[in-house]
This record gives sequence, C-alpha cells and structure tokens, in this order.
Amino acid sequence: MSTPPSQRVSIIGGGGNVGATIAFALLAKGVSVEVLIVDKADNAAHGQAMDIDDASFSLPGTCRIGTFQEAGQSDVIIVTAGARQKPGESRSSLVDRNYEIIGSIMESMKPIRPTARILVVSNPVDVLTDIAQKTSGLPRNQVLGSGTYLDTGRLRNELSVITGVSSTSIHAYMLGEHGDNQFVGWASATIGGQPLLSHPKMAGVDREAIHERVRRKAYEIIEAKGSTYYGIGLCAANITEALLYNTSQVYSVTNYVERFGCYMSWPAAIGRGGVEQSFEVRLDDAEKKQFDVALDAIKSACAKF
Ligand SMILES: NC(=O)C1=CN([C@@H]2O[C@H](COP(=O)(O)OP(=O)(O)OC[C@H]3O[C@@H](n4cnc5c(N)ncnc54)[C@H](O)[C@@H]3O)[C@@H](O)[C@H]2O)C=CC1
Ligand SMILES: CC(=O)C(=O)O
Repeated sequence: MSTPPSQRVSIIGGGGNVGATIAFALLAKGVSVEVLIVDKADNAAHGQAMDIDDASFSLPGTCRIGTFQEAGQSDVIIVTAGARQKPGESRSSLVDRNYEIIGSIMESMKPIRPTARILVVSNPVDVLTDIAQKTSGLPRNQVLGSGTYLDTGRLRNELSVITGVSSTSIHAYMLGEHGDNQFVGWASATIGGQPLLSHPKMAGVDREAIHERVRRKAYEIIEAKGSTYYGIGLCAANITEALLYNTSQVYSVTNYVERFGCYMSWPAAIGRGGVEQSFEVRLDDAEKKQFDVALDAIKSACAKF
C-alpha cells in the first residue's frame, strides 16, 4: 500500500519477539494502521519492520522502522522493551532490570502527545504500568497494561475443553496480578447466564489444578522454547483494536482501580480514551484472601520506585 493509514501505533521493543508478533497480529487482523517498529537495536528493528511489511501487501496496514520522537506522537504506544524471563525465573524478578528501561523510554519520547494511549506489555506488567504512568505524565486512564488478559485466555481455553462451550462464550477471569499471585474469579464466572460452577461438567473438577496449570503455563512454554509471544501478540492486538476503534470491549487489563488505590489486573472496558470503566467483581472468601495477597505484592513493589 503506498499511502500509510491515518492512525499510528508504535511498538517500542518491536525488534524483539513480543513486539514483532504484536505488529504482525495487528496487521493480520486487518487493522488499518501504520505500525512503527522502534528499538534500541536498530538492525533488529529494521529487519523486523521490513519482514512484517512484506505481509502487508494484501492488507490495509503498513509497517516501517520509527524513532522515539515519532513514537511519542503516535495514537497508541506499545511497550515491549526489556528483559524477559529465563527458564524458572519469575516475572517479578525482572523489575530491577526493566524499571529504568521504562523510565528512559518515556523520557526519550517526550513531549508525548497528550491524547496518546500507552499499552505496557513488558514484565512485571502491573508494576511497570504504574511506572510508565508516573514517568509519562499521561492521565491514568490513558496508561494501561496487558495484565491478565493472556492468563484469562489460557483459563477460558481450559474451561472450554471441560464444558464443551466456546471459550469466547465463557465469562471467567484471571484476576489480580500477571504473575505468581494471579487467581481465578470462580465466584463471578458464568456461561450463558448460568454460574460456571453449576455447569454439570464442572462437578468434581479439580479447580486448583486448573489454577495451577494457568499460573504455570508461561513457565512451561519458556522452559520448552525460551519465550512466549503468540498468545500475547493477539491479546495486545485486540486491546489496541479496542483503543483505535472505540469498541468498549471488556478485558482483564492492568488498570488503575480507584478503590484499590493502585494498578491491578482487573476487568475493564477499553475504548478510544483508554480505560473507560473498571468493574466490581464478586469474590468469595477464598478469593478475597488471594486478592489481598496480589494487592499487597503489587503495592509493595510499586512503593520501591
Ligand atoms: N505481559 C505479557 O503477557 C507478556 C510479557 N512479556 C514480556 O515482554 C518483554 C519482551 O519480551 P521479548 O520480546 O520476548 O524479549 P526480546 O528480548 O525478544 O525483545 C526485547 C527487545 O527490547 C529491546 N530493548 C531493550 N531495551 C530497550 C530500550 N531501552 N529501548 C528500546 N528497546 C529496548 C531489545 O533490543 C529487544 O529487541 C519481556 O519483559 C517479557 O517478559 C512476554 C510475554 C507475555
Ligand atoms: C511471559 C509471560 O508473561 C506470559 O507468557 O504470560
């Protein structure tokens, strides 16, 4: 396509696996957007941008390499830059390596367009989203993270196999933290208006085993192939689509929840302005305890920066 589309999405860290996969997923979904790949590794960014743009010949979007200044003027800025987990390593252990990267990226992009929306994907995503908001200076609703959207997809796939219902028709969320303290919102989960737990095929199911498989899925993939990128590629593309097309889709993203007093992975409606509504989710007593652990972990990590 010779004329770039009018909306621009920049991916900082797009020279790496996650950023490049998000770029490809956005274009492959048919989103009419100019994607800019920005990375401190120029050569990797150049290569990824050329390779991804090769896929655009039959699509409405385009892809090219970009600068930090151009990224700062984009409609949506996606951050995937930084270290990733080694096998067996937790997401939270990345914070010391990644928090300075987030701060320096925000500085390099300034002045940031006041209407830009920032989507953080780098880990630990809940804490880094808080740092991105503070260092970018943008309003809280315009700075969000991919949160437990990916974990929610993993959960719904598990539940789909058990119940025989499409994962898109199962309303169940992984909540709290995109990390070891994520938990399943069993008490609020429904299928077709019916509580999930009253579905006949859920009787006798080992719920703790499901929770553990979802919680450990990233570890398992990283152990086997070094990193994860396809799942998050599509999740981030879906969130970006909601931001560009004002769809008000509900995803469990990292968003600032006023009543919790911090960023947390929690269901929210996403539209052009960023986070439009954050929802109250009914928790049972066991889930309330898990919630407290996740809240405490995020708050104490954020307090260090
Ligand atoms: N939130 C989620 O669900 C997921 C998050 N991730 C996270 O995404 C991040 C990226 O993972 P991968 O793409 O696999 O890593 P990668 O190593 O393939 O790519 C990281 C890229 O960041 C770039 N980079 C580093 N510092 C930079 C800076 N200051 N400015 C610009 N670019 C910079 C590197 O040059 C590299 O190209 C990790 O933190 C990982 O944990 C990964 C999968 C899922
Ligand atoms: C790496 C990571 O955060 C995930 O795949 O969930």
